[in-house]
Amino acid sequence: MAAGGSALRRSRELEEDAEALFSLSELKREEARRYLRASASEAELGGVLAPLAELGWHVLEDRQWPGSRRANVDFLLVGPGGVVVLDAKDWAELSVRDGALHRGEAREDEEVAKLRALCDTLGEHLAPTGVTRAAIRAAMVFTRHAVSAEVDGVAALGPRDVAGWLARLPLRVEDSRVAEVLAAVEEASPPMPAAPPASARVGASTRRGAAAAEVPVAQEPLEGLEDLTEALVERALDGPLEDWMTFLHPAQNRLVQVGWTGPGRVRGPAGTGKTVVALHRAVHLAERHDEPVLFVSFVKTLPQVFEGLAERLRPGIGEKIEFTGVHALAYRVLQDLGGQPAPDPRRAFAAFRRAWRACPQQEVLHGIDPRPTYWQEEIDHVIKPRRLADLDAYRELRRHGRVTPLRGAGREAAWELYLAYEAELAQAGVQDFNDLLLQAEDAVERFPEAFGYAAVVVDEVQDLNLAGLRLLAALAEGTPGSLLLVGDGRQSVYPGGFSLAEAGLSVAGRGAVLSTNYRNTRQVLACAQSVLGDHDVEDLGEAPASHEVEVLRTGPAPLVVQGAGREDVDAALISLLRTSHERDPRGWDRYAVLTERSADAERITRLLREHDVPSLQLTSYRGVPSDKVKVGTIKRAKGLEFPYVLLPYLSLTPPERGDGEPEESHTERVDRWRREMYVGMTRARDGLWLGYVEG
Ligand SMILES: Nc1ncnc2c1ncn2[C@@H]1O[C@H](COP(=O)(O)OP(=O)(O)OP(=O)(O)O)[C@@H](O)[C@H]1O
Repeated sequence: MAAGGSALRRSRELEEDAEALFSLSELKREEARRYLRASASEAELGGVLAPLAELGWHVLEDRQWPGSRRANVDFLLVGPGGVVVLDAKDWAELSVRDGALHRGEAREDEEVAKLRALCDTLGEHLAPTGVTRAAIRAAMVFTRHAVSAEVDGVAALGPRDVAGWLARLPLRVEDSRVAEVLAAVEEASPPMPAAPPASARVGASTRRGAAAAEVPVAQEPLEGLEDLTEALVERALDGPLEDWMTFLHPAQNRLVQVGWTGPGRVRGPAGTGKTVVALHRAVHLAERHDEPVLFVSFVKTLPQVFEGLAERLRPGIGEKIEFTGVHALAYRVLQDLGGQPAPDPRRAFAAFRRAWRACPQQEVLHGIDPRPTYWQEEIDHVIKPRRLADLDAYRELRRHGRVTPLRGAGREAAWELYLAYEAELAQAGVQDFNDLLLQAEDAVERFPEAFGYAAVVVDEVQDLNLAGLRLLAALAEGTPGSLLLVGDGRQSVYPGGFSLAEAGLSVAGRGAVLSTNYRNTRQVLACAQSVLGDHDVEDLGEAPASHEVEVLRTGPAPLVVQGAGREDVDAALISLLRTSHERDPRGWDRYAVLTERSADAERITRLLREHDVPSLQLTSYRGVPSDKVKVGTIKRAKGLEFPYVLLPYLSLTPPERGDGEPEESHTERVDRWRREMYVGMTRARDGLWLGYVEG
């Protein structure tokens, strides 16, 4: 090879190196420019944020990403709307299309996910202090754009929109607790090591961290806040702030974000915040998944009440959570697949009566328990929901929750009755509620792809029967960790029971028991517990959870009246309502009158009408405040609570043993009665009135 050729080659190599170096330095310079632009935009944003002190916000600038020393968070804000993570973005191009952020043609989903992950990490760090994930919000602020949108739970804002957005956030932290939250945030996310700490309550009297550099207080009025008054008025109309929306017990908070790989279970006595955990978790999951979350309870009217609460917890989330009762869900599942379900409990009951009358072995059953209702319960709660294949399967069955022993001939007779009932139903072309649940489960198993739920949260699980739980388990199948069961065996008020294993479920290692009662006063709870006694009940096949609770509140002792007849109790009830209302006219809606039987609830409604006391049936109650006394059965009041509960027409002793009723059936019935009383009494937050009828 010639020497000239090698020099030329060398010169080209040098030229290439120089070019490479040049482009490298250009890249470096561009990076530096970008960095400068970004920090300039952060500084600008800092200027925009500074006057927020007037709205009660504290601004922490340039903080460490919790748990990391290198990654930073541009701004953390703590104020009436909770904790807010702000990320400044200096993008030249920006558009919001198809529910996603775009920078030019590129979707920037990852940027959104990163910010949400940051909120999750912050949430985990704050969990032990009690601050809930729902109280943490995130926004990207695009310093070069005017935008106001929400993308996957993250706000996309222009600098001028920030203050209005913050002012519109629902109230999450009372003034008196802001300092506590701020301290927790400061600890979870300290200042970046290189930058001087810039933490302070801006321009406020209670300054924190005297040594910290403060974001300068701008004196000019807030820009872009023409609608601020409107925003503040909107917030004032939001309804009162409730503690549980922002602060949870660490034991509750852990459960909101916990990453279980299979079905999980939350238990605990009345008033320990189980539903609150279920709601927080449903909201948390709904924000993270495209598919909806299913929130199911047994009592028909609860879904609307819970939907209202979830909306208050996270405005707009109702669209992503389907709140429903289990039967309404089954109905919808079948309808979605073109079915025309038509369960008819009245005609199903008539079918049972025909089967009972014609049952050749009625005498055997009569000898065990003469009440037809006992045998109808056996079919509805024990036999039918289990899809037992034949008599042999029934013979081998452990009848959870049933105390009266049922041996060979008894089982045979009950099975015959069941077959006769099914034949009567078929002949009359009638379906009962179990048919509805069983058919819905079949439908979900045949067409699982038609029902994509991110998670299934079940409240008051102890009241479902096996068919109901199996349907819900089928809907959650295929998404590990998506089924959450919430309930309390001591509040089960329906006959029969089942074990989780029968539904093919195991919650081993994925359970929690809550033990702080936030609802009742010590006096109310003591009264409720005295009725329950040390009676214990197997809880979905598991040993009962501990009764031990810490009670936070105290109040007056329950008021007890005793009348010779119902009229006396009526008179005392009206007198109490009238005098209490005159003394404290805060509103009729503080009172609920709960009865064991619906006929008694009707009697109370008539009584209140006669005495001009406004009332509302619990069957129509949707959680919307109205100045009326609520009236309904204890079963209808499950899951609800009221400041003052009146329980009229109580008997001084438990229900008596019926004619021919075996002792075991009686025990089972009395235990159920005790649990129902416990449920009724524990609906009272502050006060309880008990109206006994002698004899
Ligand atoms: N961390 C909390 N801080 C303050 N209040 C709370 C908290 N958790 C729950 N509460 C309040 O306690 C009451 C009971 O909560 P919740 O209804 O969730 O209990 P529960 O265990 O589901 O009750 P039950 O089983 O009796 O229906 C509610 O008023 C709720 O707002």
